[in-house]
Amino acid sequence: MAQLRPRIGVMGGTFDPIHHGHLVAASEAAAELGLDEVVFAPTGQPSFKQHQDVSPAEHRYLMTVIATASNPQFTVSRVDVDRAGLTYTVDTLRDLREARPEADVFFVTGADAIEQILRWKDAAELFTMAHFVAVTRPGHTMSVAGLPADRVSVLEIPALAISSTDVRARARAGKPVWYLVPDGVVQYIGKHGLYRGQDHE
Ligand SMILES: Nc1ncnc2c1ncn2[C@@H]1O[C@H](COP(=O)(O)OP(=O)(O)OP(=O)(O)O)[C@@H](O)[C@H]1O
Ligand SMILES: O=C(O)c1ccc[n+]([C@@H]2O[C@H](COP(=O)([O-])O)[C@@H](O)[C@H]2O)c1
Repeated sequence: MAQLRPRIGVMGGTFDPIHHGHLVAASEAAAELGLDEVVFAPTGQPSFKQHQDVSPAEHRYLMTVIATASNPQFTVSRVDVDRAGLTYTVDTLRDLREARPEADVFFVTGADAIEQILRWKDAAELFTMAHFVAVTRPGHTMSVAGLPADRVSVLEIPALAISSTDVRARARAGKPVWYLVPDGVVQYIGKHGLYRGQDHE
């Protein structure tokens, strides 16, 4: 009997910090597309966020591990954290496909990110490397015009109006971030004093 190819989701993000919007997006993509695993890939130096302060990659990586630890379908990859230089999705996908050549890859991205995808490095090649899953996000209009229809699926997910920007601003202002991010991430932010300083945005 022919062996089915594993279906792997990749959820790339700066995750500064990871929040429940990311986790719901990954969970819905896994359920709707029948994914066997979702690999979270925290960025090293995000190429589109060079103008802003981003927390050290190791903190973002560890918060992602904490947030995903209880879900047996979720894993976290260090490919982008460990690669020198700016993070580009073409490299993320190349590395993950090399590690899992037997898998079909689905890259999960929010409405705001998919809108910019034609400006990403080697954009045309990206669509040959993975199927893209564009998830809805409150405050952002979904537009996949101009993208290859057979390589992009739109997925409506429960609307969580949460952003990392808002979580950082709340933490900086001393407001609670409970229930916006997993409990372990709240504790991690407090333990390491993240987001107490300036956030240049
Ligand atoms: N609430 C959400 N609902 C759906 N998708 C989301 C949500 N938040 C983030 N995403 C998607 O998750 C991916 C990673 O997002 P990212 O780590 O940049 O979080 P963010 O909340 O957008 O951060 P920031 O506010 O710092 O820009 C992107 O594809 C983004 O569109
Ligand atoms: O490859 C690129 O040129 C590129 C440009 C901007 C963003 N991305 C990817 O999009 C994902 C979300 O990025 P961000 O900056 O919104 O956290 C993350 O996996 C990034 O590596 C990729």
